[in-house]
Order: sequence, then C-alpha cells, then structure tokens
Amino acid sequence: MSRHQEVRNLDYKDVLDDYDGYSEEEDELSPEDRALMTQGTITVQTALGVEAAKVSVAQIEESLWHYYYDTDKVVEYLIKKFINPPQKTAKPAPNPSSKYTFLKRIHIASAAPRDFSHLFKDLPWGNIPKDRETIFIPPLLPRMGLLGGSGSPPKMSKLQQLAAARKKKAEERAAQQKLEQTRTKMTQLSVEEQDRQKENAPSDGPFGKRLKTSESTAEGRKPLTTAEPGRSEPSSQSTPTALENSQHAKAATADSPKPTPEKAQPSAFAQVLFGPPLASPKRKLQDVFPLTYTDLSPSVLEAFSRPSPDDVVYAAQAKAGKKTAVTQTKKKGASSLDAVASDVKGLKIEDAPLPKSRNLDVLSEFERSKSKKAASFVVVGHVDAGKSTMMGRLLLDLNVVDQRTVDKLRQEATKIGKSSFALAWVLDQRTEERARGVTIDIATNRFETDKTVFTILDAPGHRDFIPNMIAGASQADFAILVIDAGTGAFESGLKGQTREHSLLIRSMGVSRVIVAINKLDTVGWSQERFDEIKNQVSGFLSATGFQQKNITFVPVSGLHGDNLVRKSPDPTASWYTGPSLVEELENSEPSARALAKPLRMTISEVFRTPQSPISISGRIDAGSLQAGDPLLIQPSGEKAYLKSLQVDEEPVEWAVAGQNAVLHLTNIDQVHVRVGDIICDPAKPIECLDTFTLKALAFDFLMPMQVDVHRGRLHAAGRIESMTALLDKVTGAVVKKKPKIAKPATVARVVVKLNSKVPLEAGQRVVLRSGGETVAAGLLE
Ligand SMILES: Nc1nc2c(ncn2[C@@H]2O[C@H](COP(=O)(O)OP(=O)(O)OP(=O)(O)O)[C@@H](O)[C@H]2O)c(=O)[nH]1
Repeated sequence: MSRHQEVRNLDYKDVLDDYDGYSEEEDELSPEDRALMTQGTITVQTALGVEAAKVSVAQIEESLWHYYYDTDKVVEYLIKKFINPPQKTAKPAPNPSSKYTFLKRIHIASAAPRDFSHLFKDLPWGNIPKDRETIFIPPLLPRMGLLGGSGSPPKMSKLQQLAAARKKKAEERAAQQKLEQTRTKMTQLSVEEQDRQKENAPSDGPFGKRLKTSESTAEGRKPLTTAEPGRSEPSSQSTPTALENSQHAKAATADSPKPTPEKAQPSAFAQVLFGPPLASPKRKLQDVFPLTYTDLSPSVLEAFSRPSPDDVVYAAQAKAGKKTAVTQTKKKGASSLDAVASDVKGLKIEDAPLPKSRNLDVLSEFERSKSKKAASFVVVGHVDAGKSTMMGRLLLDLNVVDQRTVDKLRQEATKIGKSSFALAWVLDQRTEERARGVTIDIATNRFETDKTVFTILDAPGHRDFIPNMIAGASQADFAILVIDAGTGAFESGLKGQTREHSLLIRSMGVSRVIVAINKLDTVGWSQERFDEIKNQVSGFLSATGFQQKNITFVPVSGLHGDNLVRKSPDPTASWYTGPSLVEELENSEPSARALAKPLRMTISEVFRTPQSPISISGRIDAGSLQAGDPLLIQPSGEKAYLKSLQVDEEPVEWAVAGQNAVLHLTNIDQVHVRVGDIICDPAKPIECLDTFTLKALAFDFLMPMQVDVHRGRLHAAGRIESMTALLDKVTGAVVKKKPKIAKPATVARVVVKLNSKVPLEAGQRVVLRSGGETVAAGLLE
C-alpha cells in the first residue's frame, strides 16, 4: 500500500477517539465553577429579560464557560448570536449538546500526538540534517481563541448602537463638566495665577514664578506675613483676606510706591533647598540651586534668631497681665506633676519575697530520718527483649497499677493490632511509642517494697535512642539487663544492644547488674537454654568489668509475671528456686551516696506546676539541698531560689544525693533553665569547660575525629583534638605516648575540645559517640 493510500485509509475518527482521553466524568464542573455558572446564568437571564426565552440554558452556560463567566460579554454574544443575529452570519453556534467543548478540546490537544513520520520517511524533504531541524517548543496550553472572537469588535444592534452612543455622549459631558470645575477651583486657589494675569508678565519658568512670591530687602528676608498658600483652605473667602493682610503689611515696609503684588510664599523646605526668594524674577542659576553646605541660606542662619510664634504669643499674654495666671497655672501644673512624681517614686514594686531557708543541717536530718532506702535502676537490653512489658507487669503485680487500667490499655492496644504491648504501654505512654511499639525515651515510674523506694528508668532498646539510654544509665544505682531467651533472639541481641548496653552501663559507673533472662515461656522454660545464656552473658559481663559477685541471673516471663514478684506457677519452671526479681532488687545495695560533696543535680525535665512556672526534676548526683536555698544553674550562670521541693511526690523540706527530686524554682527566667543543665551551690559552682582530658575506653577506633559528648541528658558537639597516650587497662600506666590511633578495647588518654562551654568536672563519666555509634566512654581527669 502506498503512503498516500495509507493516509487516505486512515480512520481519523478512530484515531481521535483513541486520543480523546475525554470522559463524561471530566465533564463535571467543580463546585466553585458550578456556583459561578448558576449565578452567571441568572444574571444573563435577568439582563436579557423577555429575550431570555430565545436562548437555552445550555447556550448560556456554554457562553459563560467560553467567556470565563463575563456576563456582559455573554449577553452581548447571545444577543448577537441568537436574539438579534446579523443576516449574513453563518458561524455555527456552540453545540449545546456538547457541554464545555472547551474542556474537551484541551483534552484532545493535550493528548499525545500520534507519530505519522513513517508515512513520509522516503521523501527527500523529510531527510533534513539534524542540525538544521527546527526545534519546536509546544505551547504550554493549546492555542484557542474565545468563542466568536475574530478580533474585530462585535457588530451591534441598532438599539445597542444607540445606547452606546448615548452612553458615550453622557460620559464626555461629565468629563467636560469635571474639567471645568477643576479649572475654576484651580483659578480660585492660585494666587500666582491672579497676579500673573494682573501683571500680564511672562512666566520665568517654574522657579521664577515661585520666587516672586516673597520680597527681599536690604536687611534680608522679610518675615512671612501671609499664610502659606498651599496650606490655605481652597475657599473663595480666604484668598482676599490673605491678600488684604499681605498688601497691608507690604505697604508699611516697601519703598516702592507701586504696591507689590502678593505672591505665594515659598515653603520653609523650599527655602532651605533653594535659598531666599529674590526680588528679581531673573535669578542666576547658581542661586536657584545653591549647595546647602557651601552657601547656607540666610533663612537657615536666621531660622532661630527671632522669637518663635509661641514666644510672641506668650510675650503678648504676659503683657496683657496674664503672665501671673500662666505662671500660676504652670506652677499648679508643676506642683501636681511633682506630687504625682513623688507618689510614683513612693510606689515601690517589690519583688516576690525570696523564700527563706530554715538552715537545717540536712545531713543530720537525713541520718535521723527513718525514710526508706532510695534506689534507681535502669532497665536495659536489646530492642523488644521485653523490658517495658516486664516493668508493666511488675507494677501490676505490685498493685501500683490496677487491672482495670491494664484492661483498658489492652483494649486500646488491640484496636491498633498491638494487644501484646498492653503491659508495655503502662510505661510507654507517648503516642509515637505506642504506635511504633518501641520505647523512645526513658520512662520513669516508682514502686515501694518494705525496705526500699525504687525508681524505674525504663530505657529504649533501639540503637537510635542510645543517647536516651545513656541518660537513664547515668541516673541509676544498678541495672536490670533483659535478655530475650527466644531461639535466635538472644544471639542477635548479643550482637546488638545487649553488648553495647552492658558496656555503656559499666562505663557510666553502674557496677551491679541483674540479668533477667526473659520470655522463657517461649522455650518451654528450658533450664538448658537458661544455663547456656547465663554462661555466655556472664563471660562477657566479666570482660566488660563487672565483678561476678555483682551479677545475678533470674529466669522470668515478663508477660506472665513469672518470677517477677511471685514464683512461677508453671511446673516446667520448678527447677528455679532462687529469688524473684523483686527480691534481687531488694538485695541490691544502692551505690554509695556523695552526701558530703558539693551539690550537683542534672536536670532531666523542665515543666510547669501549680507550685511554680519553672519546676525541674532529676536525680541529685551529689550533696544536698533544702527549701529556700539559692541555686546556680550552669552553664547559664543564673541564680535561682528553691521555693519548695518534692521527693517521691511528697512535699519535703530537703533532699540528698541519690534521691529523685522535683524542685520548684523562683526568681529565674525559663530561658536559663534547660534539660541537661546542672544545678549547683553558688558557693561551690561547677566549672564550664570547653576542653578536657578523658581516660577513655575505646569501643571503636579512636583518632582525632568529630565526636558528641554525652553525660546524662547533656549532649555537646566537639572533637578529639589529640591523643596523648595509650594506657595500661589495669594499672593505668602509659604504654605509648602520642599514639596516632587507639584500637577497640584499649584505653587512651584523649583531649576533647567542645564547640561550647558546658558544665563538666573531674571524676564525671562521659560517653563519646560518632556517626550514631558509641566509640568510647570514660572518666574526666
Ligand atoms: N511470650 C512472651 N512475650 C513477651 C514477653 N515479654 C515481652 N514479650 C513481648 O515482646 C514484645 C516486645 O516487648 P516490649 O516490652 O515492648 O519490649 P522492649 O524491650 O520494652 O522494647 P523496646 O523498649 O522498644 O526496646 C511484646 O510483643 C511483648 O508482648 C514474655 O515474657 N513472653
């Protein structure tokens, strides 16, 4: 088949149908368009009146669509097209049956064009070299004119033509009247114009005109006697009065027998710019544009040499005998002002009274008190080892939370398909934690046994939240390391956060650890599995620096509560006869308290309470405090006062190291109090450092590198500036000076430089992280 035949045989209808892409659904108007369409139709029908019957609603709508709801144009178009069509017009009307063809056309035009190039491929003019080919950039939108738009104005009916002519005439007349009015007003306003007409003198240009408006004498410029024309009311009365006054004044001073015609006065601003007005209209150019800094005009020089109008008035009043009255009034006013001033002075805005300290001997009070021991423990372990569930269950079994609460949580958890996390939700209270099923930040809770008040610090297991875990570990006396005994879970945990958490808690100074081997229900309470895990964990904990006597193991099922508070009722678990987890906790002695040391408390949270707009919570690391104490907040260096405090949610008079306290502060702005800051005694403040030396245990390769320093809630960016020595792990003796690198598991002395000063001091433990990994932990020297 020849190319021509091919072209001839093409079914264009099919081709276009293929590429139409138009569907009835797309014919629908948006709600806004629909509203505009309805409104437009009503307007057009009203405008057409009885003639509206001659056009269908569809035609009106179609026209509205094409004219973008311009009802005037639509009316014009409809009159022209349907109501009063010109005889010869043969243009087809928009097809009312096809609604919004405009929209259709867009679709057709925007559809991908079919490639017909193969039809012409053997034509010589089809083989244009590439470099000579025209680059066709298609328009963004299809080019289409408006309906009926030929460019020429639409033809009008006789009626329309008449109406238009009448309208035009009326407009012209109105414009003419307006012009006349303005001209009259301008004539009334312009003094210059009158003068000019009187004198019949030619104008000297714009400046010349203005300069004629005031007189110069030998003594200099005369004071202005008339109001500035520009400021006078444009009333016919004001002008003659001004003229009279002016002429009267001039008659008294002018030498010329001829009365000088009144002229508009230049404004003060104009005089500053252009100098004094001259008698002669012919001014030299340099006078017209004097440079103010080379030739100060006399008006400027004289500006303050005469009494001001106010002074003149006062002088006149004084002459008229009112001076005393004015002075009296002034005096009266002054005396009442003085009285008010002295009253205001007398008013003293007292600051809120500072809280008073009872100056108790807190340490002896603590000795005498029969309060229970306070201990904090951090719960650590690999993600999903069951830490939160275990703590939730513990709180349920100890009646800290009731069954109803747990049932409610279970219902809520079931709704989002996480029913197994109901117990974990007792601690994981954030929406994000609940939605993701992971702990994100340290969750604290509290429970009491006969002897001890325990604070739980439930740490996140996920590696992304290690900094929060570090914050928890820094507040803990001891730790519960939770291990998932499930097949494969223990092994993967050992490679993951089980090992990292163990290293970190040890680095943060925690020396006692209870290993809860969890989820034993999933392995049928296999003693074998328990022993296997016990052996492996015991080995690496010893290697990490924990003493064997400080490590204990408890087989548990956190979900079912086995061996947490009560012994497991499961017969398959009968092989374990040791203490429960709570008993192990009670057996754990909290680490020694630095009671006699200067006060140090790291802020864990800042919040608002009924007692104070700035309340903070945290664990007292060292020293003691009591209500009324002045406190220093570092690094801000701002002083606050301790209004009142709470320990274990009870209001108390004092608190000591090891206790978790809530302090209600006063006399401080909130901007100076941030999480991670340190509260200390103003008399024995902690220093703020930006460089320190650290005895660091390397978890990874160490070298001069960027690091983040973590101490509790404090995170500071910095870098390892230099490495001064490699140390012996046991003796601490220098093994190598100025090493280039420190391998994992070695101890190095490194100098860290921070980007900003933070409160740090010798003896504190910090963790170094880099690129989201813990690279070292150590002790500040
Ligand atoms: N079978 C069984 N499942 C448990 C046990 N303890 C916890 N789980 C389940 O383990 C899953 C994870 O529990 P979580 O308490 O959220 O674990 P986690 O260690 O707190 O998790 P992160 O805090 O996010 O690291 C949940 O589905 C629990 O129901 C247990 O003793 N036995």
